[in-house]
Amino acid sequence: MSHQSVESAADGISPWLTSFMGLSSVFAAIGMVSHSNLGSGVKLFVLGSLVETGRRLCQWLIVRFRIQYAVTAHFSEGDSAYEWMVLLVTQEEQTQDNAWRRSRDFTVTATNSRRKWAVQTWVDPNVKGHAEYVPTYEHPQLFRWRGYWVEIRRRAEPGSMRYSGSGVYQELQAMTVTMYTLDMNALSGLVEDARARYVEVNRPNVIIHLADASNFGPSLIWNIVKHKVRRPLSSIILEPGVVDTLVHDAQDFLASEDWYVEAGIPHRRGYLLHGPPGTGKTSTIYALAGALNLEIYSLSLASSFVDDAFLQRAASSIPKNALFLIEDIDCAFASREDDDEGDMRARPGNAGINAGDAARSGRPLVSLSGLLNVIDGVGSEEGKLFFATTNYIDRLDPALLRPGRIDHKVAYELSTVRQAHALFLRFFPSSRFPAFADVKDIKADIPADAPDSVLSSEKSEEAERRSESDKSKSSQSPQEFDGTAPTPPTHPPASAPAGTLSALAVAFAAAIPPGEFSTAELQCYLQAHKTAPAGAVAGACAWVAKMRTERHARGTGGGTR
Ligand SMILES: Nc1ncnc2c1ncn2[C@@H]1O[C@H](COP(=O)(O)OP(=O)(O)OP(=O)(O)O)[C@@H](O)[C@H]1O
Repeated sequence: MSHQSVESAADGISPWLTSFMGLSSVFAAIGMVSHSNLGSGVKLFVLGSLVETGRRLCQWLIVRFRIQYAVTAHFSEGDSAYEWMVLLVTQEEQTQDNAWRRSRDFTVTATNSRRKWAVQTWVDPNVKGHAEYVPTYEHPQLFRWRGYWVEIRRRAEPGSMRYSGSGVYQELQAMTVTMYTLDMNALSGLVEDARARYVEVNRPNVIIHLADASNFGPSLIWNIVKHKVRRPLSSIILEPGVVDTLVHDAQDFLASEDWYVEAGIPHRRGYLLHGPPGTGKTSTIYALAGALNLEIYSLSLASSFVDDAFLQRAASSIPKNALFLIEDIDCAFASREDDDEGDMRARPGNAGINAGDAARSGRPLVSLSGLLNVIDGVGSEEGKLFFATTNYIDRLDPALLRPGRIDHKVAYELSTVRQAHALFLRFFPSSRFPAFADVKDIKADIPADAPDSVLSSEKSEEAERRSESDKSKSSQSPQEFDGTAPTPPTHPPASAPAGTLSALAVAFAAAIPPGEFSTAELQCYLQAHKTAPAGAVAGACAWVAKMRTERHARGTGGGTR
């Protein structure tokens, strides 16, 4: 509960009591003035005074009662605990007949997240809603939770605003939860229950927090929350062992906090995934976070609002056991050529650059020392997995890459024969294409640890020859490209029945020159043929030729770099 303070408190009186106070005073005053009969006026005055005294007594008693018998906690929008509580309240209000359903005043917005402070049962339950109905009033609401009375109140957080798109800023919300109990543990029970529900509801998702500087407020760095459907690790197609090694390493790190403490080693671990665009770096991180139940806090150093101070604040507000991701970490710094031109910004020890100059030149505002400080300096937080991605590892300063900062590097490559083969089978599973299924699906699932020879033995001589010639073409520079297309696969491999998915997968892999296209590019091609596996194979060579011609025209080499 980082942003909510807990206190025994009496924060105000019930609204009806306030109204009543006003009325009783007015009532007494009118009596004094308007009645010519002084005796009646005195009586009314005495009556009014009694009412007022009674009101104050009630107020005092409520205050005393709250101090004695209530525990109050405050939650601020922008903090994860606020999200947990929103979900709990929403679920409770759906199961209990409480006052939220009686609200007649809502802010209605198109559904843009899975989080709802909404009254779904208030609308016709048979109608699938596409909007969120957020009660606008701020009166306290009561509900029962495990036998405790819990009062919830929402209010706008003064002085903090959130950018909600289309040029609109909204005041941030804060929530006050009061539990009528003497038991302090009840509050932590409530918060833990809220968290458990949040984890459960989001089990099919990976939660990604994005930093945003268009918000301003004390806790407003990671205010944009996205939910992505969790991706199985098995859907990441890399060379055998790469994903497993990464997962085991991260699991081991998370499970050995005590060991780190005893050994006097800071409990943090840094990973760098590097390689051409579209080879699966980000996908691996998302799948890994899903498998390990970690929330991702993702930041791009290229964002115009990210400077050393912002980076420091952002890193220090990430909770423990989360995954801190910096994408395209090379974007933080000027290239070496820029350095040569006199930019000393990216050198260790440089505390930063002139922010105004940098902003004017449209260049990033983060210094290397600022970044190093966040990764392993005094500003670094422990208990976190730090991930960085880059397309250009050679542009990174060696200081950034040293162990302790980056402990584990994974190189991503343009698609190999094996990856093209596996991708094809992922796109065309025999369950969806029974007409193409093998009698016995022997080769549809080549074991991950099988040597490449298993796959290559499946290739026809023709495919083998073509693959070799394509390989040599792929190493040509774009200028050397002669414009010829690879030869299309003419017959299926000997050991797989012709026309089966196994045979088609091998033929497809043979048609794709290894090390020339990213998995993303192959994925894009296969998507266009997602209902026609044989068509995908038949068109593969023409596609390769087209891509080469396009690259030649653009003057770029392999991949999408
Ligand atoms: N190795 C892979 N396995 C499975 N899917 C992949 C792989 N590589 C790329 N893809 C697919 O390609 C798309 C882009 O992948 P991703 O964003 O992970 O690449 P990246 O290496 O992070 O690229 P960039 O460097 O541009 O950020 C995703 O839809 C992903 O599903």
